Amino acid sequence: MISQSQLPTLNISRSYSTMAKRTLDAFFKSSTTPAKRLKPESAESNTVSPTETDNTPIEDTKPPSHHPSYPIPIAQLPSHIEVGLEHATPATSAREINNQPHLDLLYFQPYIPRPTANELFKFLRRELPFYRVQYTARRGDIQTQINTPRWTTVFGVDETSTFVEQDDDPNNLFLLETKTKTPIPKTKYQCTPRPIPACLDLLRRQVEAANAATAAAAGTENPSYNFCLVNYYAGGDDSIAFHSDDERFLGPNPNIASLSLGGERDFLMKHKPFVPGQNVNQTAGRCVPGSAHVIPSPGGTGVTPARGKFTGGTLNTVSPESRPATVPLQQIKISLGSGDMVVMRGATQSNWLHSIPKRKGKAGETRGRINITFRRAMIPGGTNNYYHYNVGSGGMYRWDEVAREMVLGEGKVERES
Ligand SMILES: O=C(O)CCC(=O)C(=O)O
Ligand SMILES: [Fe+2]
Repeated sequence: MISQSQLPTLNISRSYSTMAKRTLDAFFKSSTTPAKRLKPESAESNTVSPTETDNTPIEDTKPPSHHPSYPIPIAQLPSHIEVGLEHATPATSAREINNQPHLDLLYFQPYIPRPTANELFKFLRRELPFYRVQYTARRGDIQTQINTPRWTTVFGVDETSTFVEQDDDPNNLFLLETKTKTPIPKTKYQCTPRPIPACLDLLRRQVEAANAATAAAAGTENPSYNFCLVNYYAGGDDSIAFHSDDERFLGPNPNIASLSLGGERDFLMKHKPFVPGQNVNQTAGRCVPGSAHVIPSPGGTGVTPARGKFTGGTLNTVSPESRPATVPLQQIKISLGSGDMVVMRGATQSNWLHSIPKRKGKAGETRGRINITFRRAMIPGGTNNYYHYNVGSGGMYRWDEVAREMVLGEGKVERES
């Protein structure tokens, strides 16, 4: 839902399309893998019903994704979620939101049908390893310890390296130099890159395809993502402060697809402010070291940096002449529900900041929310940055269905340096 008072010219309407390619019945009949009954789960709540009924989905028992870099094996998608993704996405066609300077969004409301999105939310919360990353940030002369105010995890590697399958075994993946197809030197990364597990890779391919249709229409290149970053916001205290994903390792005008699952949260966007001598109007997107990349949120999310250090530099391709004399600092608010997807394209990252603010009081008692962003990193620095800020060097946590919170996991604790 869009807050119309803040977005007077935004006119978003739903346009559903029926995309079923074959029926669920046909899918289950054609399944050759051993099957077991699943407990039925309510689509809208996080509770598991204790009873079984005859019309519960039949579940494939596909082997989990394994890799030496994973602290735990990562389950494959249950068939009922996979079918929902394969046959019902995009659930709606995308709306373009480009009615403000330098703003170029695609908005699927939703991209995944809500019941499937809710199942996917519960599956990913239960199956992925998560981290509560702490790191130190330097502000002037002062070193501060930052506690990332949300759970994070990351998979992928930049385009200079490629995971290559051996012996036709998807669990036998080796990391090779993309150009030479030779094994990467041990010193190439300060972290251990993790291949995108099958459950997220299906989503990645589908989101690429959904983008491709619009990219072709706009005459832009198809996005091809090599990173998948996951955030879990347990409640109203978990947040991400205003930032832009404009690191140079993503290249100019990065395409970032951002998918929401589970509880609804506000997604705020505001244009980067004018900073005399260094701002967007004069130097085409030059960030101000130490301030422009991380801007205190009026909503009180603090000044936690997003996905890593700002390293400075000219970041976008919008010519100064094309910018308006007065940049409107009007904020956009989109309430992202389960299954909704926003794709940020073109000059958006160079010129706009986005955040998920904290929620106070009653509004803070939200259902958990997962956010997945797909991105393309071009150089090893991107890989190091993403693992440093989203896996870090602390313990791994997993969702505990009984305690209904993240608990320190028993998997191998990754140490990255
Ligand atoms: O949770 C969201 O919707 C936004 C996440 C985000 O901006 C990020 O991970 O960079
Ligand atoms: Fe972001």
